[in-house]
Amino acid sequence: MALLLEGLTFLHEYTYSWLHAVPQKKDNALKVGVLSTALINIGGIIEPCKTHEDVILWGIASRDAETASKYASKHGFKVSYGSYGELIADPQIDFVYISLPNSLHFEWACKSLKAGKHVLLEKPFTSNAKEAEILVDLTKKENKVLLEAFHWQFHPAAHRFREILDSGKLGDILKTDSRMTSTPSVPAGDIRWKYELSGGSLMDASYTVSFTRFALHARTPDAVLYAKAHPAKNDPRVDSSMHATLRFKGGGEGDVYSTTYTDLARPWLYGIIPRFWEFPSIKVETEHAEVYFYNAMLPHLYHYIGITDKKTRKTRYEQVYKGGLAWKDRGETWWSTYRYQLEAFVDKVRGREPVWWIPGEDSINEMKTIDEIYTASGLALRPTSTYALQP
Ligand SMILES: NC(=O)C1=CN([C@@H]2O[C@H](COP(=O)(O)OP(=O)(O)OC[C@H]3O[C@@H](n4cnc5c(N)ncnc54)[C@H](OP(=O)(O)O)[C@@H]3O)[C@@H](O)[C@H]2O)C=CC1
Ligand SMILES: O=C1OC[C@@H](O)[C@H](O)[C@H]1O
Repeated sequence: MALLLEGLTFLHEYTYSWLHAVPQKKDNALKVGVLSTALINIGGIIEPCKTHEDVILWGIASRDAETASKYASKHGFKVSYGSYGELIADPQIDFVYISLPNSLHFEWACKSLKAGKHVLLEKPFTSNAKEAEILVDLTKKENKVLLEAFHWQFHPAAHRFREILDSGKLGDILKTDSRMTSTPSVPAGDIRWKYELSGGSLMDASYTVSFTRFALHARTPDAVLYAKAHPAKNDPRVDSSMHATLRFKGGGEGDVYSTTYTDLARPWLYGIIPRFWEFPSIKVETEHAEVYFYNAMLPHLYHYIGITDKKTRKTRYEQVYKGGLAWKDRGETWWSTYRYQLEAFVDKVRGREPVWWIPGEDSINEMKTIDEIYTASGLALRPTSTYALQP
């Protein structure tokens, strides 16, 4: 499902950036360099840049010079590089977008920061919490901007979802349940199936942990009560799926029980029907209502927030594509989560207060939660980069 959603996002963004491309960029627009020719680049950075007057697609780096050069011509980058090191050494580049496999996030974020670049880093932040802590420390030392690209949190629908929960009108939160599954399954050979690249369903669909922690304003769970990994066929260290139950401190007196389910190869219904309707979502049960945020991951394509009164069983629906508490009159209904994210990132780099932000401490807590689930499931943590162990 998630792959299909990504495809639709490319189409959505392509159409809207064609309609709304900025013909004239600012004179001193920020120059972005992209590390890798990953699939996510088009939706995650290339299209959003086209409609931002303060960002220029500058450099693309690949492990292979010819791949980089062809990619540059196809997508409109000014310069291409045959290695990631050459790109971060380019003094013209202001910030880098890192879309490398998870295991390389830490190393290349560190190197980029040390080279004086701001960093927009794909999720999950790092391979584990140890790397996350070192990276956040380094960011402070280098006095640069670093953001984990949890784009969904920048969309006005996410802000409205939390506003509804925070209003107090629905009572305390009792339970949450979030899921993200791939159906059809992630193809064999994909980076997500490889332990040495810090793959696994929980790492890839870490949105489930992010949705939960966001809804609860939570740092880390008090306990992981249950975690069951289904091992991948080709490597038992990789979780093809993961079910977990976490206990968090609630806003009121009681505890909140949260379940998460991630799956890279969700079995088809009756073995014949892919579960296309299973968009990454979160359900929250409060004292008086059930709140369902459907397609919390890519709400720009389609989403709803359903609020069902527990007594009457009546449901009202909300959809928000623009504005809201945080963005107010900024943004456009057609902006994707990635476009909202870029707006906030550029604000931060320019020294303006972004309307929404994910602080480094939050990314550390996200990784701590992931580590705790892996540990409870009996699987090893994703491997720490040898770069972290260097003096
Ligand atoms: N925010 C979002 O919505 C999404 C985020 N992501 C995240 O983005 C990252 C990239 O995912 P995705 O786009 O699927 O990645 P891809 O598999 O499409 O691309 C990864 C790129 O990394 C480079 N690379 C460097 N070393 C390796 C290696 N050992 N094996 C494979 N590739 C390598 C390659 O680029 P080259 O050959 O040019 O050097 C490759 O194209 C992940 O961290 C993922 O979690 C992914 C999808 C959506
Ligand atoms: O972050 C992501 O979002 C979209 C999915 O297709 C993908 O598996 C995941 O990496």
